[in-house]
Amino acid sequence: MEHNREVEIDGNSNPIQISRLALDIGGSLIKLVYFSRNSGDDEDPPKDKVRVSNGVNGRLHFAKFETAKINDCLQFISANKLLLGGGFQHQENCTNDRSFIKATGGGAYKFSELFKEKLGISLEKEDEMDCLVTGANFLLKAVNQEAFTYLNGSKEFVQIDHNDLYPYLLVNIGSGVSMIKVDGDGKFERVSGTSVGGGTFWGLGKLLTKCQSFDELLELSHRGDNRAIDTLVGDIYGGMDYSKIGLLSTTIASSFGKATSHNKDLEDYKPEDISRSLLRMISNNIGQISYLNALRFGLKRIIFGGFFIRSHSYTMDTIAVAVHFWSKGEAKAMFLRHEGFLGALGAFMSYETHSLDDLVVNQMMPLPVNASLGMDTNYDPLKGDLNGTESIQCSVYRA
Ligand SMILES: Nc1ncnc2c1ncn2[C@@H]1O[C@H](COP(=O)(O)OP(=O)(O)OP(=O)(O)O)[C@@H](O)[C@H]1O
Ligand SMILES: CC(C)(CO)[C@@H](O)C(=O)NCCC(=O)O
Repeated sequence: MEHNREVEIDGNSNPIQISRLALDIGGSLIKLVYFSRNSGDDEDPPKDKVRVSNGVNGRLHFAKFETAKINDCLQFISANKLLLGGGFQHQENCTNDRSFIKATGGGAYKFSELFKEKLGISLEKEDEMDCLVTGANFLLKAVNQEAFTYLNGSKEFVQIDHNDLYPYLLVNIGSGVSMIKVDGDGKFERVSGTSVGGGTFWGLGKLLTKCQSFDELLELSHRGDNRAIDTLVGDIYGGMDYSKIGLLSTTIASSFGKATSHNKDLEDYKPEDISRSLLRMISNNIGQISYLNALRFGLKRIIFGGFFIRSHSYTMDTIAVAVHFWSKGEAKAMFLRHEGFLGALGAFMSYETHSLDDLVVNQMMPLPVNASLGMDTNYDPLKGDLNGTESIQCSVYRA
């Protein structure tokens, strides 16, 4: 990691001027969102927007750290001087609120003292569900090419009609899973959840495959074949479909069913097959529970967020297929480019000096920020995989 130096963006030698930092400290990952003013700040506002008052042009940055390595996150904040901004300083009457930062997620409670002790800063806590919904609504309304469907390996961006956004089911797959019926800005109800989520995939996967990182486990799943471990309908029905109840011979009848075999041990299965089977089991299960909840409330749109998805094709495909299969094509699974940052964005939007309406996103601007010291380095702009090393060009206006 690089420390104790000014941050540079875009090949520009001017230091970033940070205004605003917000955190989502989850059970597995800490997500950071911060805004940096463009140096000079003399860019015109987007042509289709009326400048309400003095606007601030800049970029939203994203970064993430493992919660277990919270000290790396603290170091990142202090090395990059992310606490020095304290407001959109060129505006009049702005409050200088350097003494606190907005934070959400369970870690905002758990690590409150640590932030005070190490950075001398208080965490102003924002409700996690509130932040997830605010973040999702912001992305769906303000960011172009944010939501997409994924089926049979093909990604299709969805143009969201702002007047036809609600209601939808937001399914946030973090360590655990929250399912939230969203009816409007700030109007929502957490209708369900499951403890079988991203933490389960990573935890069981680590134990069963001895993988050292989440990405390694995902990578293994690419090469795996779940048929070595799952019992398929055809295994039970002598290679035949059970067409009377709509089950193909290739449908999984029992996840990990073959592992009951008396003459095989863990060592007899390939880690890649285990990973694939586990990923399918968990993604399928979440897809199915999501569909059942959508059915409960007559919701046609299910939007998936959370870092478990990780823009991973096979994960998205499995979830989308599960939703399609169980709803007989009635409900649609949608995914978000900034999937893992909903809570952090929601916390960012909760600063009083600006609201959802005054952050105008000009355009998506994938930018491998050389100062983003998040742990992932495998950002691939072609895949559009957002690892916390990207920023969005935007402007902030006073409401
Ligand atoms: N580099 C990584 N390290 C650990 N887990 C990762 C990583 N990348 C993706 N994941 C997955 O993302 C999940 C965490 O997602 P997310 O950050 O959205 O949730 P969280 O806020 O930590 O959890 P919760 O909301 O339940 O407290 C992990 O459980 C794991 O499945
Ligand atoms: C506890 C939270 C909300 C923490 O983010 C999340 O991990 C979760 O929604 N878990 C699922 C808990 C349940 O509803 O069974």
